Amino acid sequence: MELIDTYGRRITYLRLSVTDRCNLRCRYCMPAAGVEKLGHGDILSYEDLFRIARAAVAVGIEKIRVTGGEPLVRKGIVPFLARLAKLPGLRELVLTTNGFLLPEMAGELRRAGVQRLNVSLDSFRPGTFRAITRGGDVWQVLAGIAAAEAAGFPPPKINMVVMRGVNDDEVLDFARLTIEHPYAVRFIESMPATREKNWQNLTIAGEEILERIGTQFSLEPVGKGSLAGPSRDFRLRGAAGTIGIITALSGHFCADCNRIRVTSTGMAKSCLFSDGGIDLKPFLRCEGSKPLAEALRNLACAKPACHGMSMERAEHRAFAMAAVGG
Ligand SMILES: Nc1nc2c(ncn2[C@@H]2O[C@H](COP(=O)(O)OP(=O)(O)OP(=O)(O)O)[C@@H](O)[C@H]2O)c(=O)[nH]1
Ligand SMILES: C[S@@+](CC[C@H](N)C(=O)[O-])C[C@H]1O[C@@H](n2cnc3c(N)ncnc32)[C@H](O)[C@@H]1O
Ligand code: SF4
Ligand code: SF4
Repeated sequence: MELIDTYGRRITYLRLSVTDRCNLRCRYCMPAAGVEKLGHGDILSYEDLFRIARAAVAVGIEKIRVTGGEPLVRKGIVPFLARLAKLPGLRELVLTTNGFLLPEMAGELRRAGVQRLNVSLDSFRPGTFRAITRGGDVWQVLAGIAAAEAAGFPPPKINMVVMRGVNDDEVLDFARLTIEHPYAVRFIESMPATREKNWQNLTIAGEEILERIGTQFSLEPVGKGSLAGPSRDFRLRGAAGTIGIITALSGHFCADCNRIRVTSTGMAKSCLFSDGGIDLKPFLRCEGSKPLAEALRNLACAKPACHGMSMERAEHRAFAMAAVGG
């Protein structure tokens, strides 16, 4: 079955957040004190999350990205992923993680059927990494990437949120990494998720990042698959891997948007920046899967054309990145 919205976009991709908790506190994502604790009754059970995934696949979703908070901190995540991996009709099961628990979990994630990992890594410098994540150890993430490769995962996508004056002097080092390693390094425009003062001064437009890399290397555009996310990808000439920019604020990839989101509390969102959404809990209490599938179809069809954010307008709507799952 195909899921086409009112703007003719084919919706194939579900971002499913399984928790809003995290073992890090990245300054661009969460307040220092972490997120407010939700009660156990607020977080959907794995059974309910599975029912949502199954209904989504039944209406046309082909790719599920499990995210969070940090998805690997939720107990029981591996058997849940193994169950998702066996969903008939699902073509891709992938996961976004901060990499912290990969040294111990990479093997079981691979065996569960996760096909690919996106790993967040904002700095190679231990001090800068610690400051951005409020306490994280960069060596643990690097060990996690190595463990993922040893477990047989394809080379990871590496997400770097670029912040002026914080880690932007490492952009060329991250780009250079792709010469030898077949990684897909993606430079992400920092979005105003927390109420950080002067967030505009931190955000660097994707085009500026490309220009900086372009002064040192020649870049060739790389095409992308039908189930791909919003990254615009390039290859440094002769490099093993690729670089990409995710221009969440300055760019306009909304015209090609193929995704919907469901939070760990069961709020379905048609856009990352949607204020509201549909609460799926009442549909989960209905008998049979039809009402749930219908709710997801209606949500996808009513996707907005694009978001109302831009650097120029400097509009600042704080939104809970960790709850929505990025
Ligand atoms: N504005 C916007 N940002 C997005 C969207 N999807 C992902 N992002 C951002 O892109 C960054 C990387 O997200 P990932 O979880 O690695 O997923 P992805 O890049 O969509 O994934 P794939 O292309 O499927 O590998 C995060 O900062 C997300 O918040 C989107 O639909 N809109
Ligand atoms: C919310 S995290 C969840 C998954 C996992 N904990 C991780 O960090 O990869 C998903 C992605 O959103 C990105 N992200 C979070 N807050 C952001 C922000 N304010 N601007 C841009 N990207 C952000 C993270 O860097 C990460 O790549
Ligand atoms: S970006 Fe990921 S690792 Fe960092 S605080 Fe948010 S959820 Fe946690
Ligand atoms: S901002 Fe909204 S419409 Fe645009 S790409 Fe992201 S989720 Fe899709």
